[in-house]
Amino acid sequence: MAAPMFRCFSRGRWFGSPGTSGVLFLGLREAHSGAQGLLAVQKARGLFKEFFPERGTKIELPELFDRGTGNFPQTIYCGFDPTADSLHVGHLLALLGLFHFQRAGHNVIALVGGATARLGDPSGRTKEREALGAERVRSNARALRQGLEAMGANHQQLFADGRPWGSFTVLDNSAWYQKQHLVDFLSAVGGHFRMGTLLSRLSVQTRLKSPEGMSLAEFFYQVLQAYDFYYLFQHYGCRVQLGGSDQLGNIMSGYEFIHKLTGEDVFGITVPLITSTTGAKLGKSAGNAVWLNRDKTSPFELYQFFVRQQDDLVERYLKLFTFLPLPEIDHIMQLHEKEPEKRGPQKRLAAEVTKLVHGQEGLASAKRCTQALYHSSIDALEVMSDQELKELFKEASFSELVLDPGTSVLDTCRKANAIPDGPRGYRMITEGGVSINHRQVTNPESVLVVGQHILKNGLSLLKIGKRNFYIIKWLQL
Ligand SMILES: Nc1ncnc2c1ncn2[C@@H]1O[C@H](COP(=O)(O)OP(=O)(O)OP(=O)(O)O)[C@@H](O)[C@H]1O
Ligand SMILES: N[C@@H](Cc1ccc(O)cc1)C(=O)O
Repeated sequence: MAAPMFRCFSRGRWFGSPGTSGVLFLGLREAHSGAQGLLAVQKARGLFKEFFPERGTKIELPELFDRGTGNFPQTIYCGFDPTADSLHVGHLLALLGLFHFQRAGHNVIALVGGATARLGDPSGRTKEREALGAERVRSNARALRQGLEAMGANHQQLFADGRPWGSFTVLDNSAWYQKQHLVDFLSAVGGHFRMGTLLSRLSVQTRLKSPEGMSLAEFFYQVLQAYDFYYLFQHYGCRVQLGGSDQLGNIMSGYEFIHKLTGEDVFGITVPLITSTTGAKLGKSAGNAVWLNRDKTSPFELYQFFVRQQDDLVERYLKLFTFLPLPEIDHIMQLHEKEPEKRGPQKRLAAEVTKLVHGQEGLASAKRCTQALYHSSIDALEVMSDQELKELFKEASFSELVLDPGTSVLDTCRKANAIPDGPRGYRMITEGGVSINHRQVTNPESVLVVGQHILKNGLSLLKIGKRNFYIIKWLQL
């Protein structure tokens, strides 16, 4: 096997790096002068971070995606382990990477790791993952598959404008491991891996040095991921694996395995890791995941997550998380400089992502909830579905109350536990701190009126101060 070159290129300089080897850091355009198109564009957007290996023995990475070279179309894959019952915003970036290839006419595969999730990837982790039972992994895998297929369909239906794109396929690696006999697998595959190389991976080194060490199952993980790449290469002609930058070691194992067995060139591309404001990787392990499954994070919450992004991040996120062309993003940012209070880029970012993840109806729902909660829209509140109301209730506290004759504003606030007992609570109303259905109520003794304080759908929205919302559902109206 010809060894890949183990150097890093950045802004025209080479860096040798002992732990990671042979990685080309976004210097692709310079390194392959004249390389244009998809990789250069995604490099400019900041979506593609590292490329591995720097050079193939027979073919160079940029040539793979060139319509003129006879290599067209390619197949590219990215794996997602079902260690939870939903994808999260961090995964979205890798998925967007796949979608960009699909838009350029290539075929893409989103691989659910129904088998790999049972072992748990040690990459980027200081502790072993909690072991998941077979049934839990199966049901998580079903949920992930549904989420991926729904996003693939939204992408095709809402963003394609009738353009012919490559295919989007969802597979599960349990399909090929289910049929594998352990001894056959070890004897056929195990002999091609060298212990020294496997042990040298950063993920392995980190875990071996940790107090609890590393289990054989975790250690074996990279072999399965390498075999997946080989399987997809053999059966689907897949030459490129995409993943977060924590996946580089596993991708290298795949490269080495395939190259050794077939002499063919395959490649890895990584996307940057999305972090929270504290610098922690956004995801389930850090406990800060923003989920893509509606039951866990509603379209409204997802929308608000992006609306809340700070000015210094929003341009980067527009480039990473949307398909908007760069000149359009520049234009949006220019308008923003003139009217920053409108939060135009944040709203556009939120709308584009919500549409991709939850479809047109999810976006409409996110906007309705935003209108109802933050923009005093009674019309929006009155037409909300039960599901939307439940999603809103996650943001606001919810009470079901019986409407006794003569129920006053004060009674309502007290029963909903929205104001303190005694004169302080009373004063909060008289001093103008309370509104019902977005209208200020200053008389604590006023009796509730249906149609004004109580909406057609039997709801009242109580607001205390600027941000504390209480939703009341009146029973026996
Ligand atoms: N915050 C993130 N930013 C960019 N890519 C991410 C992020 N989180 C996960 N990914 C990528 O998504 C793919 C699937 O990851 P996986 O399902 O294993 O999640 P994970 O890395 O285990 O997340 P977690 O650490 O939250 O458990 C990988 O390529 C991974 O690198
Ligand atoms: N190891 C990846 C998921 C994955 C699973 C199987 C693969 O073949 C590829 C990627 C992760 O944990 O993020």
